[in-house]
Amino acid sequence: FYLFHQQRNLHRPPCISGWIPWFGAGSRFGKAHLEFIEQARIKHGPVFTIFALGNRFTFVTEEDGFDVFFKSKEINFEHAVEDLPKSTFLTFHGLLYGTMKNKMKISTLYQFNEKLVEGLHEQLENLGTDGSKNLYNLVRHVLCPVTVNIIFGKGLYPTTQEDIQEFLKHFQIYDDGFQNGGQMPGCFLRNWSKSKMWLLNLFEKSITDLERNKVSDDLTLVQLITNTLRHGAKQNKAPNYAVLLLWASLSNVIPVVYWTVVYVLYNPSVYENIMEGISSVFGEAGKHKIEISKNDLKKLPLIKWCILETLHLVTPGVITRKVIEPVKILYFPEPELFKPEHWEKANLEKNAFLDEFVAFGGGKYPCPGRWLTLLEIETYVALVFYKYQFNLLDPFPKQVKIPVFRFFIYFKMSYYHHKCNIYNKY
Ligand code: HEM
Repeated sequence: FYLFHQQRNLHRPPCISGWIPWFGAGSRFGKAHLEFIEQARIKHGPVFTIFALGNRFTFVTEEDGFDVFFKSKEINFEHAVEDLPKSTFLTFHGLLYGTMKNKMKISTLYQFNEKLVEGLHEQLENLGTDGSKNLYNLVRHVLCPVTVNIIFGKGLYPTTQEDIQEFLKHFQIYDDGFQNGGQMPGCFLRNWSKSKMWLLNLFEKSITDLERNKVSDDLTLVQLITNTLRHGAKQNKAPNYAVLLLWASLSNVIPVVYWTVVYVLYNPSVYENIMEGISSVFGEAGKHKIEISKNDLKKLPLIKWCILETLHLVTPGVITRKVIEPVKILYFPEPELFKPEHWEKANLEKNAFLDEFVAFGGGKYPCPGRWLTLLEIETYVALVFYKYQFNLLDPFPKQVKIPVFRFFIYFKMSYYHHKCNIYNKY
């Protein structure tokens, strides 16, 4: 977690700064977040503040009581979001959050299911029947188009190889610089700003096209966002929200799917149990174009446990709150172990997670995409294991064992070269 605050306080934690005013520890922190945080923890203890880019970020790495983090009035989400002008954000956040929550709530997931399974089949077909593939690319090439199509509707994701590469390039740059990009002046991040503009233009054009060709009542999220903002005469902000939504969905889903597949494959007994479940629900091996329903997934709880366990281990997201008054925070038990059985205790039938689980945030504004994303990842895992066998060529990918702030950029660096043989089972 990190909390940020601008006020000075007599009981404040140790503060790491730099000699350049405003910039503070910005450049050292920006170059290697994780190492910097770990060094600071060794030197200053579990709670410390980093002053960077005009803000004071307080890292809380071992304290108890994170419930307070989500529920207390002393901490605020809306004030912590900086990418849009504060007045715009504060005016529209509640409305937009309600729109997204409603569109992706549990009882409406069926509307995504057919497109999801169809899209996954289509993309997996493109992989061919066998070969050596880089696991990260395998996940990315299948899930980018599927996620964009189900969230934004068909027509946005490019279709030619050249355009797809361009989309992926700009998204990668935007994603890599996201944390700094929101805070730093544009001149420090020329490439990042260029890629952000590219994505904004893509959405501007797509919103105009969608307006022109509105054919059904089943509005996509972007159409709903545009409508919500239009009532407040802020239509021009729709592309900005759409780019944030693109980031919120893709930047989390891809690393989580990657790590789920890795954890399962490197735990042979877990993999075997999953495969037994898959054969009992869908039959042996993968030659059919199977349908996957919510009920089928219910019969495969181990897949969901593995996803949630992966999420707790390698959560790529960042939970941001502004501290208004002092608070205490808490931590997950056995945080370093991959133990799907942790989830036996959770009442997942009733859609309740474990109390200590924070990967989707909490309090008033937990992730509105959490149910859709779980459906997507469960379906992906069931389908990919049904269709393919994996023969891993590399040892378990390296991870930094730092129990704080598992920053997503790190994982990308480590798994680019991680290869696996995949071959179709039939
Ligand atoms: C594994 C996948 C995902 C993870 C780990 C994740 C995690 C998170 C977290 C931690 C937050 C912050 C919550 C808080 O501050 O309390 C968040 C917010 C958000 N997420 Fe997700 N998310 C995922 C997938 C998605 C998807 C697929 C979508 C969209 C379809 C989405 C849309 C959003 C949005 C719009 C917000 C901001 C909510 C607000 O305005 O308050 N997320 N997510």
